[in-house]
Amino acid sequence: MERSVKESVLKVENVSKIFSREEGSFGQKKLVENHVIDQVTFDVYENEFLVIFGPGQSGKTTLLKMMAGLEKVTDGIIEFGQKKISGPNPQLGFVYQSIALFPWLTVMENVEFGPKVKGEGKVERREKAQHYIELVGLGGFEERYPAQLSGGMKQRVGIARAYANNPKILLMDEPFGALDAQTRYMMEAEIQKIWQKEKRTVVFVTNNIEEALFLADRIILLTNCPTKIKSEYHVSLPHPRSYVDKEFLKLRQEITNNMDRTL
Ligand SMILES: Nc1ncnc2c1ncn2[C@@H]1O[C@H](COP(=O)(O)OP(=O)(O)OP(=O)(O)O)[C@@H](O)[C@H]1O
Repeated sequence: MERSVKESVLKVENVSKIFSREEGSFGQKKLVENHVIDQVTFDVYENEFLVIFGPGQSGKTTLLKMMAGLEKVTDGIIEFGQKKISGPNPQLGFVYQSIALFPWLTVMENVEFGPKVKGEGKVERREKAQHYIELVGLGGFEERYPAQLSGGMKQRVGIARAYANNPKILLMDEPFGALDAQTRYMMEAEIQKIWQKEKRTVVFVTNNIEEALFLADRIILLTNCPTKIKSEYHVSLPHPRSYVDKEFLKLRQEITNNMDRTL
């Protein structure tokens, strides 16, 4: 039988992060350090749905931002395509919790913004934007403005916009964290469907265990700060998953028991 070898697309090697700031008044200044990430090492594999899960304030966003080149590492190295990440890279698409859509642009214009900046022709970028607008279920809403959309719809536009930039990896920072519970469930199902239809490498940060288990191929569980990797879980439950499936609940319990508590 042929063995499938997983291809690593991004490497995090011995990465640490310390935030430092000066405190005190003139003459009595001292350096205060906050050691957030402590020698974390892992690979991200092509087309996997990797979830980074951990307690609140465990440095998940900081880790994701370093992977996107939006935050500098203090120590260690992050490599993408065998090159050290030293700044933002259009191949690494970042999706924020509060999607910052351009309020003066329509859904279509928001989604085609990236390709337009890259210099793609009008016909080509419109076709591409239309494809992703339909992929996220917003066909018919192309001419709406962000103010005319619900929270869930705005997130869909954000996802379509990230896809339209054609990144190699989508880095999602709690993209559904600001949504109400019902919309959040719907968006979790939706992002899975989108990912099944158009596979991309996704790194998804959450502090919601149900969300992590619903979505992930693999979960990296972080400890409290200074953060290390506590465990790694391969989740092979078939999709679409059920939050009340016996195996789902068993794994949920196992991970919860293994998780550090926050105050
Ligand atoms: N720019 C910054 N300057 C100083 N400290 C920071 C900065 N960004 C984050 N931190 C600190 O790093 C720690 C981890 O924050 P981070 O937002 O990465 O955690 P998180 O796990 O994503 O949190 P949450 O689950 O609550 O969203 C916190 O103590 C935070 O105060």
